[in-house]
Amino acid sequence: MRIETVSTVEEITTEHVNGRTVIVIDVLRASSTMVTALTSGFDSITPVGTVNEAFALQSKNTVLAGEWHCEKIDGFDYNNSPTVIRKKDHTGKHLVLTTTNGTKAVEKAAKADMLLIGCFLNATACITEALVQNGDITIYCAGSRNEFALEDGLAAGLMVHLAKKQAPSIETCDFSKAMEACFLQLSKGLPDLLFTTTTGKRLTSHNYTDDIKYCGQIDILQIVPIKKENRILSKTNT
Ligand SMILES: O=C(O)[C@H](CS(=O)(=O)O)OP(=O)(O)O
Repeated sequence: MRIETVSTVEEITTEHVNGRTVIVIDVLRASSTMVTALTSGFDSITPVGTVNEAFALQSKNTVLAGEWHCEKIDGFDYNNSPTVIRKKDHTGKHLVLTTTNGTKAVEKAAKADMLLIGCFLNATACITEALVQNGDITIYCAGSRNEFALEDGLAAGLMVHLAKKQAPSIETCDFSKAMEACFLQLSKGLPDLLFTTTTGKRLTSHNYTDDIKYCGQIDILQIVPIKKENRILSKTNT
């Protein structure tokens, strides 16, 4: 078993995806929003690449959420905000989500054997589920606007660290080792550290400080979102 960590959407290749378990990480905020949405009663999430695709799926049972460059989209119910979405019980509803980076990352990993969604909030549950598959794992950081995002790398590093504890013989690529070292060095600064990253600063300028604090918490949720055809479901409901 081997873990590869990929730093951005641009870097992912078919070799990283085919025949592997892929964990998509977009800490600020798409993967944190997906994990939280399934904890808040949503039956499923449909990630889509464009606003028009989202509107095409609108119905009385759907809720539309998303952003473009952090801003809520006109006509949508919510921004891509986990702390706002979790204020309400959404039992029986389906979430349609489109975001600047995270939903594109999911799209590019569509051919994975198993595609999971991870972040700090569900780190242990997510890597544990990936290890159960007993095959190679790709930890896929979405990044932000074509660049590596430190918050994604730190969550990847945490998962690498947890994987090594659970499966000491697991091999890792050099970038995985670097991200683990980075996490071990910087983890004491969480969640406040997230305010200093590029995406953290951007979200702060749009007043999403509650989301930043929330997304920097480790293991407060046990849900593991998994992609089945074009929907994302909670692993416990599959
Ligand atoms: O608003 C978000 O949550 C971010 C915006 S940014 O482009 O990373 O600044 O989108 P996401 O797709 O969750 O990374």
